Amino acid sequence: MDKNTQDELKKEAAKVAADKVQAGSVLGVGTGSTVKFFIDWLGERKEKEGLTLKHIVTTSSRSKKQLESYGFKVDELADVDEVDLTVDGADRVDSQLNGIKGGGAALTLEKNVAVNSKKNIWIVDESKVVDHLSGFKLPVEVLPVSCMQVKKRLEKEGLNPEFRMNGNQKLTTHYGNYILDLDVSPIPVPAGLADYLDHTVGVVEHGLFLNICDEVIVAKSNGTIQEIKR
Ligand SMILES: O=C(CO)[C@H](O)[C@H](O)COP(=O)(O)O
Repeated sequence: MDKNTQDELKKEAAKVAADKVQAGSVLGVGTGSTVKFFIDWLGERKEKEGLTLKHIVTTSSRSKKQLESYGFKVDELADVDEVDLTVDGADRVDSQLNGIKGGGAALTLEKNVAVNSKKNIWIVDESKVVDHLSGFKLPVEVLPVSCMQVKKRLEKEGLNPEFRMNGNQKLTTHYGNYILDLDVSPIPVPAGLADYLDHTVGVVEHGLFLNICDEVIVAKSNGTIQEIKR
C-alpha cells in the first residue's frame, strides 16, 4: 500500500473515532501519524460546533503541541481521576484485539493512559490487522543503568534485541530510557512473553498491550470502515 493511500485510510479511521468523542468528557489522546489526523478532526469539531472537553491528557509532546494549536488545554494524567475514552493508534492488532504499540517510543505513557481509561479505541489502516501478533518488532523500554545486562538476558531467550538508534546514539525516550526492539515474529504466546517482561528487572514497560483495547476502527482499502468490538 502506498503512503498516500495509507494516509487516506488513517484519516478515515480517525474521523470515525473523532465523531465518537463526547463533549464534556475526559479524553486521552495517543501518539503517531493516525492520531495526528484524529487531532485535526477534533480541531474541526471545536471550530464548527464549539466542542469542549472536561480534560484532555495526551501521550506525547507532539500531540500536546498539536492539541494546543487548536486551543485545547492539555492536562497531565496525574491531574485527572480517570479518563473516559482514549483514542490511539497501534502498530499491530490481532483478532483478539491485543496489540503491539511503541513504534513511536511512547509506550510507557501510552500504557499508563490506556489502563486508566474506561474505554480504549484504536484507529488503524488495514495493514496493521493480523491474525497473530507479527511483522513488527516488539519495543521494550529499559533503564540505561542495566540495559546491557537486560539485552544479554533477552538474547539468551532468543528474542533478538537491538537498541533503537537515533543516528549514532541510542534513542532516548521521554523518560530518559532506551528502547530494545525484539525481533520475534510471530509472537508465539503473547501473554507468556508479557509476563516474562513484566518480571524482568530493568524493563520499564513493553509494547504488548493485551486485553486493553475495547474497539478497533479499521479503514480498509475498499473504502469501508470496520468497527471491531471486544
Ligand atoms: O504506539 C505508537 C507510538 O508509540 C503509535 O500509536 C503507533 O506506532 C502507530 O503509529 P502510526 O499511527 O504513526 O502508524
